[in-house]
Amino acid sequence: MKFPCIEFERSAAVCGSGETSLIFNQVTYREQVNLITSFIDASNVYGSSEVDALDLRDLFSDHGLLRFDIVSGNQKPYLPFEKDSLMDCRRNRSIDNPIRCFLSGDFRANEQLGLTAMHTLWFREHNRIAGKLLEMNADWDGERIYQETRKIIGAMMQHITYKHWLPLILGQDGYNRWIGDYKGYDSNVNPSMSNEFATAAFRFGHTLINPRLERLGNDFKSIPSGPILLHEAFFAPERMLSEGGIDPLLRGLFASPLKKPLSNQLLNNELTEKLFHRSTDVALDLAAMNIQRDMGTTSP
Ligand code: HEM
Repeated sequence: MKFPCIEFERSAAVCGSGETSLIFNQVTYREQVNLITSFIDASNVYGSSEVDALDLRDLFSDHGLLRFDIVSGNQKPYLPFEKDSLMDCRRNRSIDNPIRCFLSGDFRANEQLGLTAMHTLWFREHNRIAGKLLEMNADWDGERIYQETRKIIGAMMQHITYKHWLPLILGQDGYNRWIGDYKGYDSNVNPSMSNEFATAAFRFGHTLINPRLERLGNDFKSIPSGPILLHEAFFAPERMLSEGGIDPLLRGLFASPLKKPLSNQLLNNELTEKLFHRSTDVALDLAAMNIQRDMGTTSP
């Protein structure tokens, strides 16, 4: 390649926004579309549209379950495989590596193995709770079990976010000051994400990412295949299937501290030098993308 470049596409504009043409009679600010729901409603498990939700369901058994294709050695299901999406791990598929990406409610589920493990855990939790509800309510049909389970899973995510995660991120004082106690549903609040939040503020998470994922056994010692460097874990569902499933990854996530954001290295080198190197001609740079994305929106 003569002039290698990092792949980057500007976020699509809301139709009619960002127009300077006289046809629209006025200059309008460019706005972007949010492709997923703005609510903490477990859309990462169920999708953000009816079509996606139906595609993820097991509609044959009528037991309110999510569907799967294969199970692990101890009979736990993995997410189903996608068939016709544009996900990046499709580019890694070959005769030597016939494994497709996993399908989940959010198309980023394969982005790195830690995230894939979390998606798998929530999907299994849906099927576990649906099984319990069926045991307790033999007269419920699949639709009722699915909807009730979905409510419970969404509530679990809200509980984790507000009771456990945000107080740690904001500090209890910060939490009390900026969020405070829940006072009931207010339909007048606009729940959509601001550009500032999506393109800058919430990306603070990128500064907390370790350059490698620990993978630990029952004894909390490293498994024989060891930790995996992040750049080997991007869009690599095959490594989850062949190297111990989700358990070692989840133990690694909860037993390892987050990276400390250092002033001389906010994002680790795996993210700035080797991002998605398996699926792009030129490895990406997350720091550069964050800046470019922010500039492409109307953030102040
Ligand atoms: C290894 C872990 C992670 C990787 C590889 C990763 C990678 C990425 C990439 C490639 C993008 C899209 C960049 C763009 O085109 O603008 C992105 C967006 C984003 N990331 Fe991460 N990320 C990771 C973890 C996190 C964490 C832990 C957080 C927050 C706690 C986070 C928050 C965000 C947000 C808010 C966006 C913008 C989403 C949107 O509006 O579409 N990421 N990330």
